[in-house]
Formats: sequence, C-alpha cells, structure tokens
Amino acid sequence: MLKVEIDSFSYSEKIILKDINFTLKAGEHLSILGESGCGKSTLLHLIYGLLHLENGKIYYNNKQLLGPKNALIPGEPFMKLVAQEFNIMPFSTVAENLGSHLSRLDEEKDEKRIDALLSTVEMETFKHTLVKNLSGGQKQRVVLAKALAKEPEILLLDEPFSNIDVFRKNKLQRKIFNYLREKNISCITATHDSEEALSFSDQIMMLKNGTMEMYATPESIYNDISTEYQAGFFGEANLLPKSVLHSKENSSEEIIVFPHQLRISEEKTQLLVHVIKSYFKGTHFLIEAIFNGKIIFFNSTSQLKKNEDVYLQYLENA
Ligand SMILES: Nc1ncnc2c1ncn2[C@@H]1O[C@H](COP(=O)(O)OP(=O)(O)OP(=O)(O)O)[C@@H](O)[C@H]1O
Repeated sequence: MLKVEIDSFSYSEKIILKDINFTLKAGEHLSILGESGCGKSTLLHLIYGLLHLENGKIYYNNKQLLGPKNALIPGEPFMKLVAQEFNIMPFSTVAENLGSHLSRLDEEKDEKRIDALLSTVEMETFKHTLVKNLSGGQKQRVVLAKALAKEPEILLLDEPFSNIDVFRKNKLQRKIFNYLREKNISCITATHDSEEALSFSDQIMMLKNGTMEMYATPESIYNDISTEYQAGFFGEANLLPKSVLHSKENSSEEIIVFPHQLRISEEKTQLLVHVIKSYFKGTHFLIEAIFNGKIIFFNSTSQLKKNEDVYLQYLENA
C-alpha cells in the first residue's frame, strides 16, 4: 500500500502542494484531476522520488521512501513514471525500445512479450519502425507499452492519452486500465479528462491551487459537485438560484445545474431564456442562451433559432 502525507511542497517560496493525504491499495486506480498548473505533475514526481519532500512523508508497504537526496538513481524501482516528455530512444525500433526493458535471457519469451505489449497499445504494425519516424500519438503508445514491460507495482501516468486521437483513445484506455487491473498494478493518473477519471478510477482527487478540493469515488464526486470550479471539469455547467428552479423555493442559494438537467418547457416557468447559438453535438444540440444577463447552457433535441425566447424546466434527476 502506498501512503502519501504531504504537508507542503514548494520549488521556491510559493507553496505548490499543501495537505495532500491519501492511501492507494494494490491494484487501485486514482485519478488526479485538476486544471493546468495546479500541481498534478509535481505530485507524481514527489511520489516517484524525483523531487525531495521536506515537509511530509511517503510510505510504500510501511517503509518510508526517502527521495532523491538519499538515492543514487532517482526514482523507485517498483514504480514506473510515464512523464509528459517522451523518454524513448529515437534511433531504435519500437521492438528494440521495448526489449531494452525485458530480461533478454530468453529471446523467444521476450519476443512474445513484445508482441503482447504491442497488441495492448495497438502498435503491432510498427514493431520494426524507428521511433523517430512515429507520430506523437504513436510515440505515446510506445512509451505506455515500455512502462508496462517491466510490470511495475505502481504506475504513475502523467496525461497518458493527451496525444492519442479520439478514434483510438477510449479503446486504448479500456485495454490499458483493464490490463493494470488484471495484473493488480496500482495506478495514479494525472489528467484533465473527467470522462477518463469517471470511467476508470476507483477514487478521484480533484486539486485546486495545490490543495485537495474533492477526494472520493467517481459517483460521489459527480453527485457532490457544488461550485463552478468543480463543475468546470464536467462540461458546461450553470450556477442558478434555487428560486428559479423550483416554484415553491424562495432561497437565493445557487446550485450547479448541468445542461442535460434543463429542458424546454411548453408551460411558463421562471426560466425564460434568450437563445444565442446552437451547437450540434451528434445526439443533441447544446444551446447557449442568456438568462438574467448571464450565459446559460442547456440541451435540446432540435436546433433553436437565434434570438428565440424559450422557457426551461429543471429536471433534477435527469
Ligand atoms: N521545476 C520547477 N521549478 C519551479 N516551478 C515549477 C517547476 N515545475 C513546475 N513548477 C510550477 O509548479 C506549479 C505546478 O506545476 P505542475 O507541472 O505540477 O502542474 P500540472 O497540474 O501538472 O500542470 P499541467 O496540467 O499543465 O501539466 C506550476 O505553477 C509550475 O509553474
């Protein structure tokens, strides 16, 4: 089990991370969700042992990890970090890159393992291609395969799918995360992608300015969203007063309402909105409108005309 207790961390005077405490059991998957610059990579680098942690402690199976000041080679042997910068050999082939992480004692076994890893990241046809001739997304897939080659006990992934096209991303995420579960490999992923975090993690930690804004299971996180910052990770969200959502409510308290919770109403409601633009989303249109001088988003099955006025109803459990 990994146990992280960070009281604070700073590169210079400014505190980057503060009061980050969590544990991660074998085979568990934690997603770190946060906006750019909030400290996600820093957290992974501290756990891996690239940065020294002055104020705090990190343990693995009850043994304290001592960090770079006490290690000849930075990084813990049972962990693998897949960083945003690709660490691969450009003038070697894909197979040679993967082979460099295998035992090389049994050629046939290594060959089979390389094929299995390439199949996991869907790169079979590039086995003998020089890495320098691959696209950014293909390189990222080689890096992922390389990280899996050694079967670490903990895998730290920093934006692992940022260069992968949408066409391939979902399938690749399913393959990689299922592979990790099968092998009981724990995983911490830094991501901006809330869909990835919701679908694949056991726990999500949302960071805001280096502190834990939320830390819970995906379901609890989604159901407990109460601020614009939190909602911002899950698409266009609205902050609306309760009084306009429920006719019997006169509280001025504002709550988060997602576009799919608002529908056009045939009857008059308190929510009369003025349409600005319709965006086609495949299964529906996302409508941008104005309500009380503020932008509001809602879903509609059909396109709406600019300057049209419509009433909306709130469907809390939609
Ligand atoms: N080596 C460094 N020296 C000084 N400041 C740094 C260093 N690395 C990162 N920072 C700062 O620490 C803060 C957190 O950076 P970090 O890379 O951890 O954020 P992040 O959440 O991973 O961002 P992104 O999603 O853009 O990768 C940022 O303000 C960044 O400028």
